[in-house]
Amino acid sequence: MFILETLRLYTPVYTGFIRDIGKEATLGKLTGLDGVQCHIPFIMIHHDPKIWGEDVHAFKPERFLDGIAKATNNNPTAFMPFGMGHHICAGSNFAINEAKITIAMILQRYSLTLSPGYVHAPHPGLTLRPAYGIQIILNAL
Ligand code: HEM
Repeated sequence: MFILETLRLYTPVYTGFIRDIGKEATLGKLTGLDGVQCHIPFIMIHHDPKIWGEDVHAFKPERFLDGIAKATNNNPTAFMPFGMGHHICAGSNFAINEAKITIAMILQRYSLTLSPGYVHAPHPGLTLRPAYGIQIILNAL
């Protein structure tokens, strides 16, 4: 839940992806023509209150308590930190498992406190990242 909420609120590939529309296609009220490119901005979808609720900008891991369908108001494809379709990230399971193992190893050894000097400043570089890093004080358990 913690990792999913982090991927939602601070979507690393915030720009999303661009897909060529190969032939005329209709999606709801939208019609895409052959040759047109379609941009799917992940971070805007991940920050849409119509999908996530009015608390969309809050970090609430518990919104994933009953799964992605419930968290997205029955729009599970609205959660796409790893993309969607044929080119969905090949390393998504690896990345999530790596994060789980790393966090578990750290928490077995240390308690964490955010440094008073930390400034919250997500920065849209190639991927979304903290502009000034994340200063954390580690206390050995
Ligand atoms: C938090 C970590 C990661 C995020 C957020 C992420 C996100 C993404 C996204 C958004 C795409 C584009 C998907 C699309 O076009 O539909 C992608 C593609 C890809 N990712 Fe990742 N990725 C992550 C980690 C990794 C890791 C660890 C690997 C390999 C070990 C990996 C390998 C790939 C590959 C090979 C593709 C291209 C898939 C294709 O075009 O068929 N990714 N990733």
